[in-house]
Amino acid sequence: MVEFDHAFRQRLRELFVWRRDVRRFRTDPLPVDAIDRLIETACLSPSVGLSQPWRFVIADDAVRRQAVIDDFKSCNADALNTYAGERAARYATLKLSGLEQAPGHIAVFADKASDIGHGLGRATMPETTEYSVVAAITAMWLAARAEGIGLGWVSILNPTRIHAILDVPDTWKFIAYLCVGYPEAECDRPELEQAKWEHRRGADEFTLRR
Ligand SMILES: Cc1cc2c(cc1C)N(C[C@H](O)[C@H](O)[C@H](O)COP(=O)(O)O)c1[nH]c(=O)[nH]c(=O)c1N2
Repeated sequence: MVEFDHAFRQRLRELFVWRRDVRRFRTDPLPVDAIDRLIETACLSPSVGLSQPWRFVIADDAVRRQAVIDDFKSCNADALNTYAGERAARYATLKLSGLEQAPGHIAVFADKASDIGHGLGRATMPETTEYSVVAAITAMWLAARAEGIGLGWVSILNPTRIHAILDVPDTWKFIAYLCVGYPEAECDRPELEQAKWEHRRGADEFTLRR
């Protein structure tokens, strides 16, 4: 039986504490096999009915990447317009993607039409397909950090546009666009906390007992 000792659990806890959403990347390339390795680890994640609905699109093409960057700029400008006053001023200072610097771009989709898993667990809750994909992204996030690689989730994008830019099947639902690369710096606090946008709250705020 595989056992994990106290020292391992402490290190694992540190991995959780030091995992960050990274927006500031160094531009030096990742090892050639890094992205494949992260995807391989992500595929060990739990999924409803063992459906493995995650679909990864490694975006290397410069034209497609630029189109994603342009979409981000447009969506981010729209997002800024939804705020007013001091909140808008603060939003304008935030760096909310590392798309232009990150050496790796991975779009992640959920295949809503796949037969894998034979529908188990999805009948009453079809959204468990998307939940499974998010579980895989979380695993990838932690696995990346364990090898010193940063990952940044970008959702300030138009899913329909991303679909067209990457030319993927209609049955795939866009879940996430991930920037991957070496972070400029490490930190144990979220960047949005450092920027005074929001602060991390403790578990007691989110836990009910019945
Ligand atoms: C579903 C989803 C979507 C997004 C994010 C996360 C998740 C889970 N996050 C990252 C988010 O801001 C970050 O996780 C929190 O601020 C907490 O920081 P740490 O991840 O702990 O560093 C994020 N960050 C960002 O700069 N631009 C974005 O578009 C998004 N979108």
